[in-house]
Amino acid sequence: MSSRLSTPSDYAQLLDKYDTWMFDCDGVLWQGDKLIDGAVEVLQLLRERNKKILFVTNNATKSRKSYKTKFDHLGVEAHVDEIFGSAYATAVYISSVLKLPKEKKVYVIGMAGLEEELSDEGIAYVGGTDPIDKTLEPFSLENFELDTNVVAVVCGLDTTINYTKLSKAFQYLTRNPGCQFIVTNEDSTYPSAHGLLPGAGAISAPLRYALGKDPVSIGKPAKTMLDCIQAKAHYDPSRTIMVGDRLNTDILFGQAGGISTLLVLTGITSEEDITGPNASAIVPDFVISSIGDFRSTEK
Ligand SMILES: O=C(O)[C@H](O)[C@H](O)COP(=O)(O)O
Repeated sequence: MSSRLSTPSDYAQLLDKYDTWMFDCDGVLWQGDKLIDGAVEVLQLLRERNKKILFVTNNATKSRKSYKTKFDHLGVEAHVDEIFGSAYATAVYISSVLKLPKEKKVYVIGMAGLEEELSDEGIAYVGGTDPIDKTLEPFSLENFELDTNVVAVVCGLDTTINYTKLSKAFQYLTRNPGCQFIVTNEDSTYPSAHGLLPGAGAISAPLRYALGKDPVSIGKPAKTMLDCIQAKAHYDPSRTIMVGDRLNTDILFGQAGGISTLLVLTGITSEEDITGPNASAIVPDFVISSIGDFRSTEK
């Protein structure tokens, strides 16, 4: 059973209990480029109380550096080493777990942020934002030259997805022996400022269906993401809380990592999802309407 936070003393108790606060971004701090009311003040309140703040996002469209630009643009204090995106975690996974030989490459379905993180980890790639893949011309195998050095396909949220990208990824995954299928995350939807859009999971779904196999997924709720954070941020799980809006990523992620979980209702999950007749079996430790509610914390 979750504890519903609703009074200034509830908020004060939580602030006292946890030293490290991991924040999901989309649906918790903002919706698209629209800040959640009170988010800036509450983050400031946590910093004034010397809390460690980490931003943990499955959104692979931006690198850590480009997320820092977004934080700056929105007037939210954030430092690059506090930001952990699934693009970064995927690049670290490929460089430190797969350990690709220098001449090997990955084929990317994704955007500039994912390319930037791969480059920063020294990983060669083809595809991604390359204009040649952005064509709306029908894909033809007879004109396609397979790059035999491609040993993995990486798929993240790509708002310019098309049949050519899916077809090239499918060729690599079916014709290059041992080619790895990796997705940055599997979120079904993306909570934009004006409503839900298909998420990264919906971008890789056609490949899963065509291949008849599941990829390795790096982002929340996978432990890969948490291992990446622990290696850099060294937090104490017993005094850490994950604040998220999505039960099957953020809350499961916290539970898998042995950290406490706080669900907010400003993103994907609604009141109905946690109290209705078909309430989810995923039960967060705490629930609050919005992160902004912490503004009224008892002094
Ligand atoms: O489709 C996606 O990639 C996700 O909906 C989105 O980007 C999630 O971001 P987060 O809520 O983890 O910040």
